[in-house]
This record gives sequence, structure tokens and C-alpha cells, in this order.
Amino acid sequence: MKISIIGSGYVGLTTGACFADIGHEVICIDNDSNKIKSLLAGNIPIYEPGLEELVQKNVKKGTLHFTESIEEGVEKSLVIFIAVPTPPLEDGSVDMTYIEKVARQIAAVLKDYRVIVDKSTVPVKTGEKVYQTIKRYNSHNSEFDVVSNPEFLREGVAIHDLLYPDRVVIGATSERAIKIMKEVYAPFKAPILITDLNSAELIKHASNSFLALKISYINALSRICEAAGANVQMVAEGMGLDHRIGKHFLKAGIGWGGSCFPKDVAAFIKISQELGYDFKLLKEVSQINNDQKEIFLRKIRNVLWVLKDKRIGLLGLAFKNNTDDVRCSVAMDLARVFLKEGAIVQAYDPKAMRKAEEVLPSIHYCSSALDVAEEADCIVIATEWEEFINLDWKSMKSKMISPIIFDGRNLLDKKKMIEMGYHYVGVGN
Ligand SMILES: NC(=O)c1ccc[n+]([C@@H]2O[C@H](COP(=O)([O-])OP(=O)(O)OC[C@H]3O[C@@H](n4cnc5c(N)ncnc54)[C@H](O)[C@@H]3O)[C@@H](O)[C@H]2O)c1
Ligand SMILES: O=c1ccn([C@@H]2O[C@H](COP(=O)(O)OP(=O)(O)O[C@H]3O[C@H](CO)[C@@H](O)[C@H](O)[C@H]3O)[C@@H](O)[C@H]2O)c(=O)[nH]1
Repeated sequence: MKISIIGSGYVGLTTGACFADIGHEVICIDNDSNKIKSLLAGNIPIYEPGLEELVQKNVKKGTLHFTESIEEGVEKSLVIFIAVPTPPLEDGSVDMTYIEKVARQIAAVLKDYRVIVDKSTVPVKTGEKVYQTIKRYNSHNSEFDVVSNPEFLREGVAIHDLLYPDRVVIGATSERAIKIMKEVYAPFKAPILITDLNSAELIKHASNSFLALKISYINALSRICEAAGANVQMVAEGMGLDHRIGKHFLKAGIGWGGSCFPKDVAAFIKISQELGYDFKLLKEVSQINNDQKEIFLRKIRNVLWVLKDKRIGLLGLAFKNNTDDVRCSVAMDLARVFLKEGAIVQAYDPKAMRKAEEVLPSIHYCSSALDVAEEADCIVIATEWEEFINLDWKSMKSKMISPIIFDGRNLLDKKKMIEMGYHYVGVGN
């Protein structure tokens, strides 16, 4: 199948590489000429495990192409995916200007039947608006269908999630478009759920909000565990063994961040409000998340007292492990607070330092995790990188002024750290 993807960011590029790998002919399009130049030169602008190899392999095979031209993409492919940003506006609602612009751009060059597939995360009823927009600006009066096909990949494990999805959701009413979409996804052998457009769009916001809710639930429980002298990790394990609950997304910590949950939960609250429902439950989910970070900061201030002139060793900057993405990273938020209060922040992240430096140049970026401990008044673990577990914590301790650890991800074994002589503060344990 010939497929074009408009937007070659996280979703567009990873999806394009996977589609190409399973045998489709793919054109990835972006209006950022530097991004396209860099991709054409073989440089991948994001860190995602396995992506570089997959892109190189399929470019070499001749099934993955890059261009700036939407016209070329629309002309050459039957299926046109939209994977452009849907960032939040100040009031939490979604900035739809990227999607609307792409709809007009497609309309302007549409000459033959095409399936236009929205993969970006969008408010319910967007597909209807995309359809109306393309119809209005399509001077050739060509036939087309609009489909919603939300994406559920997680950064850090995107290739796996794309190649082995739990489900593929296709929101469409046209039999012609459904048949084509089934062909696109046939090689994946994943369960395909066909719905109407609106339901497919809702599935995405409902899923992300539910996952965020699950994390906020365990984070709220972490506070009860602390008050009761219980251990949230054990409580989560005990809950997760029940298949109806499941063990995933029950890791207590400093709260959820990233380019999706914060904006999607805020958007879903707004979308519900516009549809006449006050989604108080989700407002609380969001509030718990904000509080979680504040409570963690309070623990740090309780021990260190004044942060001014303290040297804080920060382990992790990415919003989660196995990515270089720092968008809405709680780790970055913590760094901002430390800097604002006059602390010296010396940080290390295995992959995210280049991107972090673009936004927070006043951090001292260390070349190794060990360097973070140098003369430090404390260490803060803010991202769940596995390599932090196996650091030489004895050597780390010998470099620190005072051996205090604030483990915002419950990565380390509290008992072992205390035995080693650390003052250990985790979350809910
Ligand atoms: N990042 C994720 O993990 C993830 C997962 C599932 C869904 N989503 C959703 O997918 C969408 C894209 O997210 P992302 O993280 O890939 O964003 P991104 O910012 O990484 O990539 C978007 C790309 O679109 C390009 N673009 C913008 N306007 C364009 C235009 N008119 N023509 C061509 N290219 C254009 C940008 O230059 C950018 O490269 C969002 O709606 C997001 O919510 C993201
Ligand atoms: O038990 C957990 C699991 C995650 N997190 C945090 O939650 C955030 C999001 O993590 P994750 O969901 O793994 O990463 P994303 O790449 O943001 O993926 C989410 O957002 C994507 C964009 O919409 C969706 O496609 C995915 O299905 C959805 O999981 C991160 O800050 C994690 O540290 C926790 O605190 N505890």
C-alpha cells in the first residue's frame, strides 16, 4: 500500500518506519526543512530505541522516503495520514490550527480518491470538521474519505508498540475506506476495532485519561501509605495481581508528564465541558498530579531546609526512561524550581541532555551519573532510567557532602540504601 504521513515527528517518523518495515511504500512529509534535510542525510532527530536502524534499513530498501512536499505525498499515495501537533492552548483546549492547515493543504492538491487518516490526538468531532474543510477547499471536487485512527504508542518503546499493538482503532463509516484501512493493518495481526469517527476520537482521550487516572490513584495512595507506615509498592503489587486491575501504570512517583498525558487530560476536561459535562473526576486526577510534585518538593525542603546555594545532583531529565523527550517533564519542572530557589543543579541523563540544555542552559550538565554526586548536598532521582539502579552507590556516597537521596521514582532498594549509610526518602514507602 502507498502511504504518506504528514508530520515526521515522534508519531509520523516511528509509524512511517514501521509501515515501511512491514512492506508498505511510505513517504514521510514535514514542513520543517531542517528536519527533512537531516532525515535525508541519515540523521534521526529523536532518540527512540531501534528507530535509527529501522529508518536506515528501510531507506536502503527503498520503501521509506522523505519530502517537504504535501503535493507529492498526496499525489503518490492512496492513504494520507495526518500526524501533526495538537498542542494545548492556555485554557487547556487544543490548538487545532495545524490540523486545519493540513486539511486545507490536502484539499488544495487533491485530485483523485484518497483516504485521509487522522492519527494526531484530536477532540471528538474533529474528523467531521476535517471532512467539511477538505470538501470546502477541494477545487477538483475529488472523492475522499476521512478516517480516525488514533495512535497508542508509548515513547521509549514506540517500535514495539507500533509493530505489536494491543488494538487498532479505525473510526470510519465508508466501506471503501474501511477496506483500505484493513489492508494497511493486515500485516500487523492486531485486533482491529471499527467504530464511527466520533467514538474512535473519544477512545484516544478516554484511554490516556484513564491511564493518567490510574497513576494519580496510586500516587494518592502513596500519601495514605506514608501516613499509615505502609509501602505503596507492595500495595500496588497486591492490587495489580487482580487481573481486573492489572499491574501496569501503578508505579507511584513524582507524577506523570510528557507530551501527551498533561495536554490530553486538560483537553478532555475542556472537551467534556464543551459537551455539557463537568468531568470533576479528571480535574482531581490532574490536581493530584500537580500536588504530587509539590509534596515531593516539600520533602526535599524539609530535609535540606534552604535550597539556596545547595548543590543538587539531579539524575534524569527526560519525562520517562528510554527517550530524549523533555516536553512537560516533571524532572525539568523540579530543576526549574531548584534553580529558581538559588540551588546549583548538576544533572545527568543518558539521552536527554542535549534537548534539556536547549531549554535550561543554566543547569551544569555532567558527563556521567557519578559526576552528579560531586560535592552534592543531595541526589534527586527524577526519571526512571534503569541504569540508575545499578550505579556504584558506594562511590557516589563518597563524593557527596551529605548522603541524602530523594528517590522520586522508587528505583532503589530503600533498605540497602539505608544500610549503605544514606538518608533515603522515597515515595509512599
Ligand atoms: N509523541 C507521542 O508519543 C504520541 C503518541 C500518540 C499520539 N500522539 C499525538 O500525535 C500528534 C503528533 O505528536 P508528535 O509527538 O509526533 O509531535 P511532533 O511535534 O514530534 O511532530 C509533529 C511534526 O509535524 C510537523 N508539522 C507541523 N505542521 C505541519 C505541516 N503543515 N506540514 C507538514 N508537517 C507539519 C512538525 O514540523 C513536526 O515535525 C499529536 O496530536 C500527539 O498528541 C503523540
Ligand atoms: O506507572 C507509571 C507509568 C507511567 N508513569 C509516568 O507517566 C508518564 C507517561 O508515561 P507513558 O505513558 O509510559 O509514556 P507516553 O509516551 O507519554 O505514552 C502515553 O501517551 C501516549 C501519547 O498519547 C499514548 O499513545 C500512550 O498510550 C500513553 O501511554 C511518564 O511521566 C511516566 O514517568 C508513572 O508515573 N507511573
